[in-house]
Amino acid sequence: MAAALPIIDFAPFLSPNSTLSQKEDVAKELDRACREVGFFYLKGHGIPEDMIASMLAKARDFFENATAEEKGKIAIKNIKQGGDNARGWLRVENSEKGSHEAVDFYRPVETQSPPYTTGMGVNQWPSTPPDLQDITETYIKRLEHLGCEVMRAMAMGLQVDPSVFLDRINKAFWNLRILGYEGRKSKKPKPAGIGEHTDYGILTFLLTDATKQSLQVLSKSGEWIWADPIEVNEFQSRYEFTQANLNNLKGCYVCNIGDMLAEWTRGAYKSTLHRVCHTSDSLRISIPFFFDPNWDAFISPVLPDADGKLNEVQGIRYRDKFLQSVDYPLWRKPLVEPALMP
Ligand SMILES: O=C(O)CCC(=O)C(=O)O
Ligand SMILES: [Fe+2]
Repeated sequence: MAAALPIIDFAPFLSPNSTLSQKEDVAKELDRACREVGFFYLKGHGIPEDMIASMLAKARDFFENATAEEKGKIAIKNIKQGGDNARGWLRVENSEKGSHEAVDFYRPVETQSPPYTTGMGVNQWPSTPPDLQDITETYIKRLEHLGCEVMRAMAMGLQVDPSVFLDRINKAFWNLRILGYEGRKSKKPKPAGIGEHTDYGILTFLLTDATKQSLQVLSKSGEWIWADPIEVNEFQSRYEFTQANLNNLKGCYVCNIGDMLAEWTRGAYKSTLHRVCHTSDSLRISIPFFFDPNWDAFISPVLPDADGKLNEVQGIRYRDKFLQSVDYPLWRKPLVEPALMP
C-alpha cells in the first residue's frame, strides 16, 4: 500500500559528510510536511534496529507476562495515595473511549518524598521483564538526542535561531509510554483503541510493531487515513550512505506535531488529530516517545504575527499545559469503528 503520509529521510541531516545544501533540503521537506500534514514518517534516524526490536520485544513481554498483581503495584496513584497522578501503569476500560493498557515513564526529577505534586514523582518500573528499565533508559537517551536534531532541522526550515528551541528542550520533560491494545478476538466486542486527540507536547516519535490498520490520522480533506508502519527498505534511499549505517535504518518512526509546537510556530505547524482503532485479532504494541519542552519552558511564537511582530509575552508555560493535559483526556469523541480499508 502506498504511504499516505510524507516520508522524510533524515540521514543527510545527521551525516557529518553532508553539505549545508543537503541539510537544507531535509529541513525544507520537513517544514513542508509539518505545515501541510503535521504527520510524517521519519527514516534515516540512526536509531539502531536491534535497539528498536528489543524495545518492542520488552514491551510485549510486559503486556503478555506481567501479572495483575505486578501491574497493580506500579499502577498510577493520585497524590493522596502517595503517587503523582502520572507515572505508572493504567488500564482504560471504556468501549466509548477505546480500551488499552499503558505504562508511562517521564524524565526523572529531583524528588523528595511523597506527597508529590502532579508529574513530580518517581518512575515505577515493572519487574517483568527485569531489564526493561536499562533498555528503555538507553533508548530514551538516543531519542532525546534525535529530538534535538529534528528541532535543529526545524529551526533551519523555519529560518529561526536554533537556540530558541534548543534552550527550551535541553532538559526535555519527555514521556515514554508503552501501550498494549488487546486483540479483537478477546472477550470484548469493541475494538481496542484511543479516541481522537492531538498530542500536547512538541513532537511524538511513535514506534509500533508490524500490526497494520490501527493508527489513523485525519487528513486535510477530512478522511481518516491509516498510518501503517513502513520499513525503509520499501523505499529507495536518495542519498549515498554507508552499508553499516543502512543496516541500522530499517524501521521508520511515525512522527507528529503536538500542540506546543503548533503554539511555538503560531499554528504554521499543525497538531493533527489521530486515533487508534485496533482491528486485528492479536495484541498490538506501540511505544510513543513524547518529546516535550523543559518543565519550566515558556513557549511563545517564534514566527511573527500578521503585522510582522513577535510578542514574547504571549504564550504558555509547558508545566501549565502539562497539568491541563495529563489527566488522560485523550478521548474527546467516542471511538467509531472505521470501515476497513482495502
Ligand atoms: O498507539 C498508537 O498508534 C498511537 C498512540 C497515541 O496516539 C498516543 O498515545 O498519543
Ligand atoms: Fe497521540
